[in-house]
Amino acid sequence: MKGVDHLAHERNKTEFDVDAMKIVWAGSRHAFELSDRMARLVASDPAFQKDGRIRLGRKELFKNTLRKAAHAWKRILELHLTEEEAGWLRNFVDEPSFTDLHWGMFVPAIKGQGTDEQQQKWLPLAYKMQIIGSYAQTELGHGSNVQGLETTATFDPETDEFVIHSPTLTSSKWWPGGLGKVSTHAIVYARLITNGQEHGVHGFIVQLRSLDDHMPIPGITIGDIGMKFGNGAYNTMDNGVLTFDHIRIPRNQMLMRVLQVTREGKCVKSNVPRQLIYGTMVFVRQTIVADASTALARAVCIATRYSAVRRQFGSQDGGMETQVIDYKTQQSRLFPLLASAYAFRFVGEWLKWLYTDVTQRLQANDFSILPEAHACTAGLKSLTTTATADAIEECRKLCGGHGYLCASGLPELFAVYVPACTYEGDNVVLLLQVARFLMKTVSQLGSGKKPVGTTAYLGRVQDLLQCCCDVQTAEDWLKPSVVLEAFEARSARMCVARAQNLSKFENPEDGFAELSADLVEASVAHCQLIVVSKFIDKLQQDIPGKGVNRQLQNLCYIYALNLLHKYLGDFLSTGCITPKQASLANDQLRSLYSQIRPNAIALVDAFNYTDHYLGSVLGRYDGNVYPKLYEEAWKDPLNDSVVPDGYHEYIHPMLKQQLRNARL
Ligand SMILES: CCCCCCCC/C=C\CCCC(=O)SCCNC(=O)CCNC(=O)[C@H](O)C(C)(C)COP(=O)(O)OP(=O)(O)OC[C@H]1O[C@@H](n2cnc3c(N)ncnc32)[C@H](O)[C@@H]1OP(=O)(O)O
Ligand SMILES: Cc1cc2nc3c(=O)[nH]c(=O)nc-3n(C[C@H](O)[C@H](O)[C@H](O)COP(=O)(O)OP(=O)(O)OC[C@H]3O[C@@H](n4cnc5c(N)ncnc54)[C@H](O)[C@@H]3O)c2cc1C
Repeated sequence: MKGVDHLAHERNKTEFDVDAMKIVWAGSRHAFELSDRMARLVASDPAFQKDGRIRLGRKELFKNTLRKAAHAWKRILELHLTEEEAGWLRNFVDEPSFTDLHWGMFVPAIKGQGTDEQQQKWLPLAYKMQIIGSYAQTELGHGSNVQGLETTATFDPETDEFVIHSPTLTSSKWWPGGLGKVSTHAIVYARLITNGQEHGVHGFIVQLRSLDDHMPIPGITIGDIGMKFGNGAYNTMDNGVLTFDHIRIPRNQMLMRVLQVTREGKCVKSNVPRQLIYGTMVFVRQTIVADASTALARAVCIATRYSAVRRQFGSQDGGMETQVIDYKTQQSRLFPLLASAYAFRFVGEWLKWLYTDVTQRLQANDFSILPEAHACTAGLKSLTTTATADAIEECRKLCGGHGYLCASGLPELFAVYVPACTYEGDNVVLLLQVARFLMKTVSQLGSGKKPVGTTAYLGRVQDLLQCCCDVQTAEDWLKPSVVLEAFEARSARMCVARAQNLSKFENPEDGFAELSADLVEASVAHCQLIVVSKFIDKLQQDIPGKGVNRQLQNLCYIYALNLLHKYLGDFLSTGCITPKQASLANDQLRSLYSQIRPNAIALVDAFNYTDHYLGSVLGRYDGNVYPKLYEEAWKDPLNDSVVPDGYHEYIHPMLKQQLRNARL
């Protein structure tokens, strides 16, 4: 039975159609209905409950994750769920596990880098989970520098096999998820050596454990790398260590879409570019951008609902105190995060479209768009994960002291989320890749090569270097063309300035290293422009539902104008806008916060998160925070007994000692 809705007065203020917004957030009616059904399925199944997870020791925690993964698989089979439904179900189970790497990286690596025969052999086994795979690229000594990996795969023409070997301690595979205790197979990245010659790093399918008794294959040493940051959190995952002592695999277990090794050990290049070996990373980076909006929306939902429940100060004549969400400082910290959640949602949607487009072009042997796809996935992965990790911490602070309690859900969300800034490419390393792409684009402008896609604006660089923002009133900041031009001009001017500085160096690589911190700033400006422009594109679509477009417009301008405020130094120093125009942007921002305020609760309701998925007493849908927080405290194991364990050993003697001393 539903109880009292403590947030009903907030919901009554809503000025738009929340159900229509739910569909916009989900991406389509189909996606909404499917995700809603899967969320409810998981929430109503006691086997998926999450209470007390953070209090479990590592072994219990891990076993519990195995149990949930097995139960999820059982339900997927029983209910004949499609691949899409199964993906949603796993998502709502909300616990990192080996299945993420199996479905998220092992399967895509075979699909992207395997030949047709390899796909025919390995994919059915993987789809039926008759084998469980992981993605073993990173080593103890090298992660970012993939070309620096040390594991070797030496072709033996006598037996038609590769010999996989870990020649040094630093060549031990280190970090791969699912590897430590579960995976039976892995895509292992190793330096290919044939006829005494090196041919760079390639992927190999290697069996790690027996399919009968799960023991490691002789010559393989394998285990978990140990506890990670936070309670619960990413400790449900068995990130692993793995070494090979001359392990032999058949030749046809090298993923050969990019390069084939013949029976004689000859290397034959296909027409596919070498960078496709990195293709799985491009795929996963794209999914990480979509996941960023999900995690950010979760934190924002908790902080927004709680900010409407929480009251401090301001009561007059014994009346109600002020809801903390009504403080302008709270709004200026919270609403840009709400806007970012929507912004990242839409840029994630666009990136998915771009990825699908690239995949189709690659199949038709059109590789022209690969550099753009790499730059966009790398840059947006970096931008959105950094912003989301920072935002979760900000949401914790927005919830005051109670945000620090595990019952708020925020500490675990933070701990589970922050590694996204590192895995799938360290965020700074990825921005440096974007910078290379931008500098290359700028350097080619002189030769008449017209930039396309997200760098098309650089083709108008002369205009952008001269343009003057024509904002005269705060309302002028609500014109898409004005906002877009300000962001384009800032990014173009930063890119050109960096390119000019680079040209002063005799050796471009020395210049790149010396100026790398400045270059990263240009990459951030470029990526922020992409997010702003994709949000503006979204507004041009025909979006049904009363008041929905209006709310999205407000969020879009909050996202853009808050960035303008935060990075004012860039905008002013590149001369895109004047201090007076910046001040008008700030006036507009305050006005937008006031317009969002009555809709804030409905805008987070539109995420359609169940209380199970949110896992937060502060973010409960009904806003019934205090009784539930009080109830939750008593569940702590310390409260199992009134007098704690250890009292007789440590507290009692101390008290007696003090009593004796006092008497002396
Ligand atoms: C639906 C399910 C979802 C599941 C999600 C599961 C999530 C589970 C959670 C965690 C999993 C985490 C898994 C991992 O972390 S796996 C390991 C990831 N590792 C990395 O990301 C390493 C980062 N390093 C690199 O990517 C590269 O080494 C590098 C930084 C790009 C440098 O490489 P290299 O030295 O070879 O390259 P250059 O700089 O010399 O560049 C050469 C040219 O190649 C282009 N390039 C580089 N990368 C790519 C790419 N990915 N795609 C296309 N092109 C690429 C580069 O731009 C250069 O081009 P140019 O034209 O300038 O020559
Ligand atoms: C939770 C988690 C799960 C993971 N799962 C997997 C997995 O399933 N499979 C897998 O193969 N790997 C996995 N990894 C490994 C992950 O991909 C790497 O840790 C990541 O790519 C970063 O590489 P690194 O650890 O070598 O960092 P480093 O490169 O050593 O970074 C250390 C510091 O050096 C800086 N730095 C490095 N190079 C440069 C440069 N050229 N210029 C400027 N600064 C630089 C970085 O910015 C960073 O500040 C996982 C990691 C984590 C944390």
